[in-house]
Amino acid sequence: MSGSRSAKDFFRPLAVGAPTPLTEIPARPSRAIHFFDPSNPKMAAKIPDMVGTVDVLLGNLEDAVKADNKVAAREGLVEIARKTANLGGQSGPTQLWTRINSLDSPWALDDLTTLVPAIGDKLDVIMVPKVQGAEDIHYVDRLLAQLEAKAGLDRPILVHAILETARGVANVEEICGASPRMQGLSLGPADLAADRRMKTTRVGGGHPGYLVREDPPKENGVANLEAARATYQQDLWHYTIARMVDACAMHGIYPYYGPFGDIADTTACEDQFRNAFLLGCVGTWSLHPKQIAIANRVFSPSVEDIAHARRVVAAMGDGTGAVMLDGKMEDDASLKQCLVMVKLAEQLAAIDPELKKQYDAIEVA
Ligand SMILES: CC(C)(COP(=O)(O)OP(=O)(O)OC[C@H]1O[C@@H](n2cnc3c(N)ncnc32)[C@H](O)[C@@H]1OP(=O)(O)O)[C@@H](O)C(=O)NCCC(=O)NCCSC(=O)C[C@H](O)C(=O)O
Ligand SMILES: [Mg+2]
Repeated sequence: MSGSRSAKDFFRPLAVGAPTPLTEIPARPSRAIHFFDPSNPKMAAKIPDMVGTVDVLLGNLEDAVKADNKVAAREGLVEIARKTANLGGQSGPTQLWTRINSLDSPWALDDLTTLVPAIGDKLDVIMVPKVQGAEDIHYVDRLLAQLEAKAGLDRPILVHAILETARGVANVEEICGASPRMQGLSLGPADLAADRRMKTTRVGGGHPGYLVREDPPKENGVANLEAARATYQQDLWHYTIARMVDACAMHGIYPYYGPFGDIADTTACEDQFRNAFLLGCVGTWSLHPKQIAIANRVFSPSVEDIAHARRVVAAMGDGTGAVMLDGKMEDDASLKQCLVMVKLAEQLAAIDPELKKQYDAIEVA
C-alpha cells in the first residue's frame, strides 16, 4: 500500500467523479499479451481476425515503434479500438491493452490524454514501461483518475508496470502496492540487461556462457582437469522472475514473463515460457503470431495436471489430514497447490471452448 496514503484513503478515487478503485483485481485469463504496432498496416489488418484467438491484444506505442510513427501508432490504436468488434471492455473474449511511451519521453502525456477520452471505455490495462518506483505509478494513477472523470468512465483502467531497470527491481514491492489500479508486472529483459550492464545482447532467454560445469572426475583420488565435463546452462532471469512473482502474490496482482526475441527458436521460447509458468507467472508476451499458440499451450495447465489435481481434491475430502495417492503423501498444503490448478482450469475453460472440452472429458478415478 502507498506510503503516503492512509488505509482509508487508499481505495478512494483520486479525482472527483473518477470511478471507484477496485479492491480486487479480476483474474481474467491473459496467457498471451500479443504486441502489435498500430502504425504498421499489415499488422493492423490482422487484428480483427485475432480477436477471440488470443487473450490480450496490446497496441504498442513504445520501443519497436519508430519515432516518426509515434503519432500514427496512437491514432491507429484509437481507430482499431473503435472499429474492432468484441475487443476490450469487460465482456469481450479478448482484452485490449496498450503500452504507452516511457514517462520521460515526449509522447507519454499525449498517449494518455488522447487514449483515455477516445477509447477509455475499451482499454482494459495500460502498460507503463521503465517504471522506477512508486512515484511513477502515483503520477499515472492521478492523471488517469482526472482523465477518467472528464471522460465519464464508469470503471477504472488498470495499470501494469514493466520491470526493466535495476531501480525498478529494487523497488518492486512498493511498485506493486502503489495503487489499487496495479494489475501486474512484466519482465523487460532487454532494457533490464542494458540498465544492469549485463553482457547479454539477447531479448530474453538464456545464454550459453551462463552455466555451471560438473566436477572433474577423480583418478586415484586426483581430479582430472583435462577430462570432458558436462555443463548445464542456467536461467539468467530466475532471480528477477522469482522476485516479481513474490511481490505480485503479496499484493494480489499478476506476474508475467516478457518478450522472447528469438522468434525462430520456438523450442527455447517454450522452455522460457514454461519456466515462468512453473514459477508462478500467469502469462507472457507474444511478439509474433506464432508465439500465441506457444503461450496458450504453456500457460494452460495440462490435462494430466488437472486430472491429478482433481484426484487430490476428491481424495482430501474436508481438506484436512493426510492421504497416500500413488505412493505419495498429500495433505492440506498439496491440496492448496492442486486448487491453484483447478481454479485456473475453470477460468480458462470459461473462455476457451477447446480447453473446456479437454478438461470436461477428464474422469476422476
Ligand atoms: C519481429 C517482427 C519484426 C517480425 O516481423 P516480420 O519479419 O514481418 O515477420 P513475418 O514475415 O514472419 O510475419 C508474417 C506475417 O505476420 C505479420 N506479423 C508479424 N508480427 C506480427 C504481430 N506482432 N502482430 C500481427 N501481425 C504480425 C507480418 O506483418 C506478416 O504479415 P503478411 O506479410 O501480411 O503475411 C514482428 O513480428 C514485430 O515487429 N513484432 C513485434 C515486435 C515488438 O512489439 N517489440 C516490442 C516488444 S519487446 C520489447 O519492447 C523489449 C522489452 O521492452 C524489454 O526491454 O525487454
Ligand atoms: Mg523495454
